[in-house]
Amino acid sequence: MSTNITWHEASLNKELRRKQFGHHSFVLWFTGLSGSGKSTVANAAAKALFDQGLNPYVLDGDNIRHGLNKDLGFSEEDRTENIRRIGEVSKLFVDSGQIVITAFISPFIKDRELVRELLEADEFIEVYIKCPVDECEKRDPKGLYEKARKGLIRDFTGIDSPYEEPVNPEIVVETNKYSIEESVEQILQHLKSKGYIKE
Ligand SMILES: Nc1ncnc2c1ncn2[C@@H]1O[C@H](COP(=O)(O)OS(=O)(=O)O)[C@@H](OP(=O)(O)O)[C@H]1O
Ligand SMILES: Nc1ncnc2c1ncn2[C@@H]1O[C@H](COP(=O)(O)OP(=O)(O)O)[C@@H](O)[C@H]1O
Repeated sequence: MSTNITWHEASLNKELRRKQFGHHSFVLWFTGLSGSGKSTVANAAAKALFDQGLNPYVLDGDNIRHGLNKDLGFSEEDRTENIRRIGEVSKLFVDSGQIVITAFISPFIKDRELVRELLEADEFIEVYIKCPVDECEKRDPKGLYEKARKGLIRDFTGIDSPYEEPVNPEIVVETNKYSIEESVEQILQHLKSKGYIKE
């Protein structure tokens, strides 16, 4: 634990940055099973926002686990620490006036709620990337479900590790019913209806 530390208030704050950039800063927090489409929809949504002149950044579980969080595995404690760190990183992005899209399974309600509490009410947008586990398993883009079924991977979400569905997410994207383009459009419409980005 750090002691003898004092918070230094920045005069160049997020309100000034938001005014200059002309949009709100917030986190689109994607949660869902492996293979549900988090990375696919996150990257497509980021591209759509970029094409409108914005500068969104995607934080993706697989990628972050190559660097910042490479010391973490998939035990409940490690997943909790993974999400706590990403929550803090997301808060820095929001403070810097940016839009961040996170694509982590984030299987536990309490961990996602902890991130929600870190941020202001209008800064955390929970996006449930919803897809039945049997469809995710059919897609199996990385062959991980097959490995989990064979017992080659332990504690795999949806197989032998739990996934707790969001109770009241801001957005539910059903990737087994709608195309990638329709899912992105649904997210953009939500952001516009809230006035977070321009029409
Ligand atoms: N045991 C186990 N369970 C779930 N996922 C596993 C596991 N082992 C490796 N992988 C790969 O790691 C990606 C999930 O990492 P996350 O950081 O998003 O997970 S978590 O939020 O901490 O639960 C996940 O990526 P996605 O498929 O994009 O979700 C997998 O590629
Ligand atoms: N409507 C859809 N939305 C998102 N992904 C879809 C959809 N239909 C099929 N897919 C496919 O499902 C897979 C999802 O993989 P990925 O985006 O890596 O998921 P996750 O990041 O949740 O593990 C990709 O191969 C993608 O092309």
